Amino acid sequence: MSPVAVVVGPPGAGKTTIGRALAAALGVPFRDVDADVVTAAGKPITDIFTEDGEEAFRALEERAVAAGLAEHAGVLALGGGSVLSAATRALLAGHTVVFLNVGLAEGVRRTGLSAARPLLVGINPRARFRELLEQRLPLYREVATVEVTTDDLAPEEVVARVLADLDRAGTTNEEDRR
Ligand SMILES: Nc1ncnc2c1ncn2[C@@H]1O[C@H](COP(=O)(O)OP(=O)(O)O)[C@@H](O)[C@H]1O
Ligand SMILES: O=C(O)C1=C[C@@H](OP(=O)(O)O)[C@@H](O)[C@H](O)C1
Ligand SMILES: [Mg+2]
Repeated sequence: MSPVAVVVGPPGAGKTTIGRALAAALGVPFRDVDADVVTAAGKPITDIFTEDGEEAFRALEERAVAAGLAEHAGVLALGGGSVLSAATRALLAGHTVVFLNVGLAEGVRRTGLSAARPLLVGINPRARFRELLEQRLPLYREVATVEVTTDDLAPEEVVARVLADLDRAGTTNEEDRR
């Protein structure tokens, strides 16, 4: 069993929002690695970062991604930093991976009001977001089979674009949906 589609991209790209809507459109279940990590740790992501550190979070995340890839037959949304793991990137080979992209200004705008992303809480979230994009863009592109830039699109337009691109790539036929 393997996901119909795996969704990657920076924070605020819409992995959770679009992933859930994409799953609904395809009639398959949705699963979010961040939620799996919270369940495994028994506490929110912010508490994992502050009490146990980022390294501990990344270890839980790596395990949750591997489990999701092995067990989940629907749409699987990863956390924004999942692709930092070389082991995870290797596991993604051969999967249908949708890279939802978002630029600096819109990414900061979408994540700005939330304190739920510990990496972006601090004196200069914009500089942090820029660094994060610079470091990760090549990694998202390394694993992606489809890329959609979401800055100027409403969520339903992003879903439509992803579905069209997946159809073009021949990856959402009936057999895959079963
Ligand atoms: N295409 C979009 N247009 C406008 N807002 C969006 C879009 N996609 C997501 N959002 C909003 O941005 C925020 C972050 O979305 P989320 O799905 O949590 O992103 P991610 O899981 O990639 O971090 C949410 O408030 C969501 O409603
Ligand atoms: O970019 C990151 O390193 C992170 C992104 C978050 O997920 P979203 O990308 O869904 O916000 C979450 O996994 C954690 O706060 C770390
Ligand atoms: Mg998310």
